[in-house]
Amino acid sequence: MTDAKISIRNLFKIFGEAPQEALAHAKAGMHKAELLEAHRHVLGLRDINVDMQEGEITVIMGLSGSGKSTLIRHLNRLIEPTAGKVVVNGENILDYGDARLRRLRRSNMSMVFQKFALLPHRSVMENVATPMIVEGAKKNDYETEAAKWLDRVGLQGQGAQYPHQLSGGMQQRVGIARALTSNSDIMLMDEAFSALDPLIRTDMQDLLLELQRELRKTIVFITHDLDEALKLADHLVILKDGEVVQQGEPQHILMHPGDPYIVDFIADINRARVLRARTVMTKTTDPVPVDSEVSATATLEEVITQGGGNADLTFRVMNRDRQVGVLPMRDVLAALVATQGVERTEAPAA
Ligand SMILES: Nc1ncnc2c1ncn2[C@@H]1O[C@H](COP(=O)(O)OP(=O)(O)OP(=O)(O)O)[C@@H](O)[C@H]1O
Repeated sequence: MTDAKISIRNLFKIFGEAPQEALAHAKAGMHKAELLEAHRHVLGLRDINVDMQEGEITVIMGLSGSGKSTLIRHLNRLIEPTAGKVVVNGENILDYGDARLRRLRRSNMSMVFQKFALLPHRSVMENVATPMIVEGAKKNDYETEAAKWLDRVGLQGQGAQYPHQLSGGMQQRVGIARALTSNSDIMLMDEAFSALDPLIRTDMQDLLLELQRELRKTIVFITHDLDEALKLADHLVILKDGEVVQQGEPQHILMHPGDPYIVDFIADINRARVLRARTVMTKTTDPVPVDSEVSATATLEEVITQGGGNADLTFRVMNRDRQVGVLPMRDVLAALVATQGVERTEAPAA
């Protein structure tokens, strides 16, 4: 057993009339298309093993139908697995009875939904306070707490409004404030920003990262958007047809895609904006002659800008006041071209 906050172990979910029979085929190695074709069962998830660490954002990413919603719904048992375990805080939640499960959903986990799921006839303040109202808190207490979180998500003074009076971005701020009022240490976010306009979406991602620096929640975030995943994830899990194709630190996945599917998936991203100096540098604390210094967290775009177009420079890479590596510009340039390590699914045009 690991000491992860959430551990998913050998999780299978099969939809259909006789899932246990189909399970035997999936365990024997059958994949989604074959299982549907030969046995008329839908493989939702196949042998998922993921550890989600306390205080980190784990992003589950995949295309439509890859199993993201099915996976997140297992974490609070809105869906029962066909086989496997979901361990939260060291306990297998599949062993829970109704009362303990209710407590898990109310106290340990909060959810933020794509469609906000606000109560239309309640004020913004009451919506934010809902988790405390359900617990029987006194008006004074829940209003103080709700006002605190409304301030924190940038909605100070909006408590008396009703949801329909707010823009989509503001409504989702209410959704986040409500999740924070529950004081749960796990937040499940299912495509939480997918319904928002691009600029508002970026603002919400920034807000989430800012809150997270302070609150260190364990966040499980579902998205089908690679840029969003790369921006938010400490740990990135990529699903395809109900299976984990690759998981790890996003920067590592970008540098070492483990599967042709991932190579194709990441082919079009702007590597200069996403890759960071610490990922591409050569680790060393030895003093070496360099031309300039960059921060370990600088993006390659920032490094190139700082170098003013000079391809012969070498940088000292700094974490606070300490040297952690060196970075020659030629390594920066090499990293801008996607890794060739894995065969592509299609041969490039001649
Ligand atoms: N209740 C159900 N009955 C039968 N099949 C289901 C059921 N729920 C999900 N599935 C199937 O399981 C697979 C995974 O679906 P899921 O909704 O988890 O994907 P997703 O990655 O969340 O997709 P989207 O981004 O479109 O929401 C799909 O093939 C879907 O058709």
